[in-house]
Amino acid sequence: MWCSRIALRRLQRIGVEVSACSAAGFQRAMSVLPKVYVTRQVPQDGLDILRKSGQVQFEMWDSDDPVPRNELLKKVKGCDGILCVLTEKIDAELLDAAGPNLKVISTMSVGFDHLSLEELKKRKICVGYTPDVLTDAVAELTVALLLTTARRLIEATHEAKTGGWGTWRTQWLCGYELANSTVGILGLGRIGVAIAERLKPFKVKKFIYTDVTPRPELADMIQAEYVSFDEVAKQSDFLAVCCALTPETQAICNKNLFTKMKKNSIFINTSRGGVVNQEDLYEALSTGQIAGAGLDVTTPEPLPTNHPLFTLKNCVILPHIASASYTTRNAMSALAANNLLAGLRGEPMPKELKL
Ligand SMILES: O=C(O)[C@H](O)CO
Repeated sequence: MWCSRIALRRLQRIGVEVSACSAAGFQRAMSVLPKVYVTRQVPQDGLDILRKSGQVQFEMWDSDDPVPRNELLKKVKGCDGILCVLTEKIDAELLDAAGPNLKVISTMSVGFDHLSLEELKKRKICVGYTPDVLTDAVAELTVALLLTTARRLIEATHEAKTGGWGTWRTQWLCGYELANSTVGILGLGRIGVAIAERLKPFKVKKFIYTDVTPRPELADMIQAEYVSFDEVAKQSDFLAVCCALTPETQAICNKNLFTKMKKNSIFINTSRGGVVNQEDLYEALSTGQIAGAGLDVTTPEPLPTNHPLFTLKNCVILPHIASASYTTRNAMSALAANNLLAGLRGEPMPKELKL
């Protein structure tokens, strides 16, 4: 349990009777502060904000590994707020375990597919999330993954290290270049725009995108043309998936998409593994329907090391690290803390998810 003298001063300011010298008084004072459970050891900036606020008493699962579900269900009991990460399923079972005091869920993620939005809405629980602060980091990683996959960098370093590098050869380890290419974006949002902005200097010829409806204000920023789902599949040399995982986008990248894609195309996914049918992707990669895939996200996570996708040279798999820069993770932690505190004060959150 983290307590603080700042909390004490704040209580005294708001008129709660406490004696600064008495431990019992301090304990009594703390017990009137909203109770928060933090489900993971989150980066320092967020913790500092919670501590210095003096606005909450919080307990944290002090580990970089997920809290076991049983422990989580016990710890949330009676909480007013929960600060979680994307590995915690926030569903009816958890909300029931927390009980009627729960007012705020603040997730340290832009993705919200781990939250049962309907349940949260029904119970009038506010939800905070962390868009924008991770856009640069995710876009950078997406570009890195795209180049790594298209120019076969993992295969190349392996060959260099293991004696496969016999001599310079004219066709050996050839890949695909961005110059004069068409880049497709599946689900145009802030991250898709940021990826396109970074790819433009590589002399991409054309950006196209598909979404439920055209998004002209975003598309204008990167001169992207709105096309149908089928056209984005047919025309793209590089297809970057940037949509949120929702019931509508579940497994949307399947046989239907891969069979329409060009044989020399590269598929990149830094959104959520659930948008891809992995059996169909394996089929497309192993039969040469598409040239390669770069995945930062899979189903499940971690992907078991004996998964067939790991056997393919033309599939680059990263362990969900798109937002993993020190700056971004701290910014996400700080925003999650500020969302939580604002929600508990009954004020608009800096980044509230509209339910
Ligand atoms: O949803 C998110 O925030 C990202 O997937 C984390 O990198």
